[in-house]
Amino acid sequence: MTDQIEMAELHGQPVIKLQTPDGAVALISLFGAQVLSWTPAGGEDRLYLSPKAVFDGETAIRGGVPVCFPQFGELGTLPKHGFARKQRWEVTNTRPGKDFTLVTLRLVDNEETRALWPHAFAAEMSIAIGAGRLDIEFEVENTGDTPFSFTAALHTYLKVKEVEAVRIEGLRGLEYRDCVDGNTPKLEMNTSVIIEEKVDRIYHGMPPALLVHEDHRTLGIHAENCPDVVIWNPWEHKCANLADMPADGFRHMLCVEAAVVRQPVELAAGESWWGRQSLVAM
Ligand SMILES: O=P(O)(O)OC[C@H]1O[C@H](O)[C@H](O)[C@@H](O)[C@@H]1O
Repeated sequence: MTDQIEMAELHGQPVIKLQTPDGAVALISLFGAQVLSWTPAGGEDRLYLSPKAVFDGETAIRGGVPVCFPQFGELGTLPKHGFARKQRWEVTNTRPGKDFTLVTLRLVDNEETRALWPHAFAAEMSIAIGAGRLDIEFEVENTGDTPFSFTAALHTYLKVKEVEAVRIEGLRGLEYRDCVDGNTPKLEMNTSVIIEEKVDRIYHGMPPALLVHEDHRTLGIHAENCPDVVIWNPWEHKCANLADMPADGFRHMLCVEAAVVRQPVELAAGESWWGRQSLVAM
């Protein structure tokens, strides 16, 4: 490990801390290969981590960037959002650069994953920070001799000052499935999407960039190979029913998730797939 990359603990769980020479910092939990915190150089943390998140090495951690794999949500027979967010990943590579710092974590099938999903795979999560950006690349390889398919998401919890003051730009013209309205297909007509009630939508055809505006700052979100984008805020009632969220937590978070959901990824033996989400502080 170096000055830019060190092992640490957060609430008793092992995390890896990345820093860049100009002062950007990220914390990544080995449990779930989950980015828990990302502070661009000279800025504030841009990821929401619930103050009531559970750190017991078994429960999914509420906040940061959980990975949903090999199933998004309840769109299949596996536990919700699959198992990758509840597995311990191994650090396989670290790279400190002049203006970036990178770590790669790896998860391969094991007895527990095979009991749920009978496939041989190797997954890699590469997380890099630069002065004002966070890049997360998720790669999956079929290491077995039969094909499999999966859905996935980088379930990013953005930290916002007040969710009702947020405007999301870039979704206009996209079809979406409205999960709070019986999965009805709809068309986004708004140039700026605002959040003032429970929202759970899967938009299809992720544009090259989304902008999340707040009064005092903007975040750019760029995804590659992730054709869907999920927007989620539980709002007051659902939030009150989430044991690992404070009652007003929904006001300070917004999930914008780079996803591959409508059309599952099909991988033949030996094939691999990757998807990436980049956040750029503006
Ligand atoms: O509570 P979790 O299992 O982490 O899921 C949290 C949320 O994830 C996604 O955004 C889904 O679209 C929501 O329907 C779900 O409630």
